[in-house]
Amino acid sequence: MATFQSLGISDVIMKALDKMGFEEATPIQEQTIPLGLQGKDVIGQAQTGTGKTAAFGIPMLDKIDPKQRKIQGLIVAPTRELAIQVSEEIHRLGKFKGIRTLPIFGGQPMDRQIRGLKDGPHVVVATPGRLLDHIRRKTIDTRFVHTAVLDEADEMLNMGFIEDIRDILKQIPEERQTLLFSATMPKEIRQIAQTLMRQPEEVKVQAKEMTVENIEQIFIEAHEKQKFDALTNLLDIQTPSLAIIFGRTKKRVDEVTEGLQARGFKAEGIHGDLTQGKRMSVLNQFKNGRVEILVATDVAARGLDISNVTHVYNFDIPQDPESYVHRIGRTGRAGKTGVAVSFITPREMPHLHIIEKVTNSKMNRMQLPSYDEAKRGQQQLAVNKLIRSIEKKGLDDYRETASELLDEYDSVTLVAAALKIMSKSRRQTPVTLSSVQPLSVKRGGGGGKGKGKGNYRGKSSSDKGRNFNRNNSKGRNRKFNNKRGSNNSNSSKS
Ligand SMILES: Nc1ncnc2c1ncn2[C@@H]1O[C@H](COP(=O)(O)OP(=O)(O)OP(=O)(O)O)[C@@H](O)[C@H]1O
Ligand SMILES: [Mg+2]
Repeated sequence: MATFQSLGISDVIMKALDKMGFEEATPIQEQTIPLGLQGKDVIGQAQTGTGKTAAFGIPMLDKIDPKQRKIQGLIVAPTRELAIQVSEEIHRLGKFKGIRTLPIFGGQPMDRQIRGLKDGPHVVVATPGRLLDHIRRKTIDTRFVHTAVLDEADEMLNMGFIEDIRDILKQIPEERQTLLFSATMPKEIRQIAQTLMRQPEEVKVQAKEMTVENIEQIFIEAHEKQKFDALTNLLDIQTPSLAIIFGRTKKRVDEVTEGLQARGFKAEGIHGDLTQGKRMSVLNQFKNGRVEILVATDVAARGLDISNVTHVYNFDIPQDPESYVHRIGRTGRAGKTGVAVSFITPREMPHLHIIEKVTNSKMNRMQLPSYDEAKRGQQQLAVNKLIRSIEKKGLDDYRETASELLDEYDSVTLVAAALKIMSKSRRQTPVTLSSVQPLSVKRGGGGGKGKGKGNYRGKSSSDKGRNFNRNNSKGRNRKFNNKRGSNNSNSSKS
């Protein structure tokens, strides 16, 4: 890996990198930052969690003149949460240069945003719908933008967003530099991308697999009706410290969340029917660990960087291989390890093979976890606690009572009782979810590479955040490999 110093990055940004604890550039940073600094258009593809934000952020910040209080950098991202997160990372990177960054997204009062815009930010990080609103109202001035970025570029150029993106880019001076980044970049999207750019340099960080190596990938074959019990059993066995569970629809997310809560898990749901305030508070609670399990639609699939997410569960198999890559990429970030488990019904097994083929990775089969194993898992937790307590010492105050007890009871009975008290015995409260259709595979389809025609996704003009993840009665029509048009009835349109 290269040092940042060797890439020609200016001192003020080096200082920020130092402060952020970035010691060496990741491969995508090493390969794209120099091109970006030369002013070239770049399409950058690299695995999830490998620092693409800084890869486009650094060259953009380098060109910004802090004295000129105009918007000079514009970043477009698919969800509100991602816009906020990217804006924060850009802020950290540009801090010592005095760069002001403003996130702009739907679900926030317009007047507050207009005030923020009047304050003269150098960089705006926006979701497409709200950005267009501001452009139409002339509350955002794009005349001085010299760098435009599409984060999650393949998503932004997908059916639901592409027209908005074209409209946005038309407003930005043609001599701009355009940077497109994502962990996935299907060929036909890449072709569309090129029409929006000037002789782009294409950088694809070569990796054997599209997914990150340090994520252990597992699948469990289960009938629809077995899935929920299997999930809670598995949670008791694996005892993740922070987990994200993906469900296919908003309704599904609500039901799974309620079911988990009924069984005593600290779970909260996130999807587009929630108010912006609720979305933010759920995400913050998850980040600080007060909520241990985040149940989400694909609104949380892309880009979100929450450190220490140890497990990702695909309660429902994702619509296409790309979304699989993004979903499981919420764990195993920045070199950490992670576990990803996908529940697959027998009829959906062909999808598993398509995912494996497109991502060039392999999932290992795990047997359906039983309630007995779950109970053992919980006991093991209690055992670990006990051992930790022995290692920590400080037991002297308890010794006298302990030996009195040992006069009366045998040691096995005593330890068994202690373990029983310490084990969270999970009530198997019955939970029944509404029935759902399995994903269907289009016959003769070619491994997720088919060019999608159908668009179940709708136009993305709404910024109310109500449209994403429509709980869609057309679900059964969505073709797994009809990817380009169909994959994202679940994502945010804000
Ligand atoms: N050179 C570096 N050294 C150490 N940490 C880094 C470096 N670059 C980025 N990071 C950190 O790694 C994490 C992942 O970065 P980032 O969110 O940019 O990944 P990404 O490639 O955009 O992933 P995704 O495809 O999921 O959007 C962040 O917490 C970021 O601060
Ligand atoms: Mg990213």
